[in-house]
Amino acid sequence: MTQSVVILGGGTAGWMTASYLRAAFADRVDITVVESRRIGTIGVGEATFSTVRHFFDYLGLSEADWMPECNGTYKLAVRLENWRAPGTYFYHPFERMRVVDGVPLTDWWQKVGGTGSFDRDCFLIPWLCDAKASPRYLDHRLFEQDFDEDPDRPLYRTTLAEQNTQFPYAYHFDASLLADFLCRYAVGRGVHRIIDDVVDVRLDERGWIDRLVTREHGDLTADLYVDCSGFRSRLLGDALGEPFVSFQDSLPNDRAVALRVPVDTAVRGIRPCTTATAQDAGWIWTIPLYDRIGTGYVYAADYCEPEEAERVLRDFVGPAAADLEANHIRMRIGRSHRAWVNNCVGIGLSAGFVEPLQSTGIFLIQHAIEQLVRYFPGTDRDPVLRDTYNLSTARAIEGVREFLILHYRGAARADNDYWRDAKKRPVPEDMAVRMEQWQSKLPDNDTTYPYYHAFEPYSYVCMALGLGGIPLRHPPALDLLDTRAARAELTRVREQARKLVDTLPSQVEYLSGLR
Ligand SMILES: Cc1cc2nc3c(=O)[nH]c(=O)nc-3n(C[C@H](O)[C@H](O)[C@H](O)COP(=O)(O)OP(=O)(O)OC[C@H]3O[C@@H](n4cnc5c(N)ncnc54)[C@H](O)[C@@H]3O)c2cc1C
Ligand SMILES: N[C@H](Cc1c[nH]c2cc(Cl)ccc12)C(=O)O
Repeated sequence: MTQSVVILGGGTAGWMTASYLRAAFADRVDITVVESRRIGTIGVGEATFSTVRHFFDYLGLSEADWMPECNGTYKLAVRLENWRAPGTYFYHPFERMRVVDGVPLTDWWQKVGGTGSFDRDCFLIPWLCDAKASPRYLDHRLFEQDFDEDPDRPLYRTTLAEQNTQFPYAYHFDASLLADFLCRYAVGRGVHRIIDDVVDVRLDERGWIDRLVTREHGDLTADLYVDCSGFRSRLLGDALGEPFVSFQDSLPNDRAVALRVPVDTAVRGIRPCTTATAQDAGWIWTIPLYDRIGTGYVYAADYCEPEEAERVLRDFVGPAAADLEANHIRMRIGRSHRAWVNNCVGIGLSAGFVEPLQSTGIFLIQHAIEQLVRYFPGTDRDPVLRDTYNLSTARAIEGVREFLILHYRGAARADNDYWRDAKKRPVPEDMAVRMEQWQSKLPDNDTTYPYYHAFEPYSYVCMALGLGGIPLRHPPALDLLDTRAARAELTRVREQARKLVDTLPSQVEYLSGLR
């Protein structure tokens, strides 16, 4: 059996991998993390999926264990501003679609209309986000949801594949603080930590990694090497030469500039969502942490220079940006042809990355780690385990890629070359077929990317209705069906939402009580 693992990299990917493998295999696998003091981590990556709960539960960590130490806040949705037109916004919530007489409520909404805001008419979470409400009451009860089982039940050692209900929130956290927290968790459970630079990688005659040469700690050998070295891809891409499949043709945003903005939470409040505000050459993220805002402009270098991007971001933030140091980032958009080659598995930025719209980076890390445990190599190095791992992880990022392409192809904005060009970029052949299908009926299980990539049809429906750039018709069947039950459900949503807004505490009030 594989008895030893060396992980190169101490960023989010490295310490998520180390802590999860330790929780999975205990001391039956020896784990070492080697990380450079000289090479920094990417320093961003602060919003997640709701399913990250599976990760924390697997480690036996409750919110109270890690949120206060990582500046954590709740994320109920992504709020997309100015994608349809300046001054407009809509939400992509962690909330499954209600179904009436076998038809999703959003399809009914297309037929019977509503107030004009599909998200507030069909979902509860947009109301909570607008009100900056907490998803929990002060006695810690979760707000009422039509769950088919107790939403707060511990998930124990379940995985993404076992997501039965749609938990209504995810998290925002300080990426550096989380990596530090997980480092303490892992080292405290026997993971070895070496602070040093890997200065060379030696391969054997088969082209497998024989050892990592460090500057001050000699050579490191293991049965399996996990490359968490970030965009450098020091092992998988650099040493093993695995080809990189670029997504640049369909996702042109390849730069970012970020600021960490201190805020007075008591004055500003904490909107429980990530905001993505469309700009002339990309979009700006706003991630509200407990005592600061994480914000950054994700843009395409072909349409905007770094200096202009920084100016736009500073203007967007306002006077609070004065004297703050900007972090300029080059992003490598795409994926390694294979994430697992010989005795090396890439996880995190080293294996692939799509721009951070919809916060998919940490989900892809979590998925990769779960699959690594599922397909962990034995001494016989069965290539089927490796090949199945590679197929699953490639499909996950390809599905995320499609979902992100939809944001640009589907945005009604066409007020400059960047947004007009976005409509002309190539899309995967199967996706073109699906986009045609969506015009006749909103996305459903039969017309969305068919392999696991975390996003469900309701996410695609929110984009199709919210972005405004795809011509949409309701299916003719709805002209023949009785609409009364659907109209009653639309009224019920609004009544429930108003009651929640009136009774839930603010997120600031609830989180302050946890400290
Ligand atoms: C602008 C931007 C915004 C993002 N926003 C989000 C978000 O909101 N949500 C989300 O889920 N994801 C987001 N991501 C992705 C997220 O940041 C990454 O998935 C996550 O931080 C993982 O990074 P990493 O650990 O792979 O790499 P890094 O953080 O870059 O860590 C690399 C590590 O490798 C070490 N290293 C490298 N080379 C060597 C060497 N030779 N010797 C020793 N050590 C070495 C470094 O010291 C470092 O510890 C974002 C990414 C970007 C670029
Ligand atoms: N697996 C889903 C993915 C998902 C569902 N709704 C959203 C909303 C946002 Cl902002 C990101 C991801 C998802 C989950 O995590 O629940």
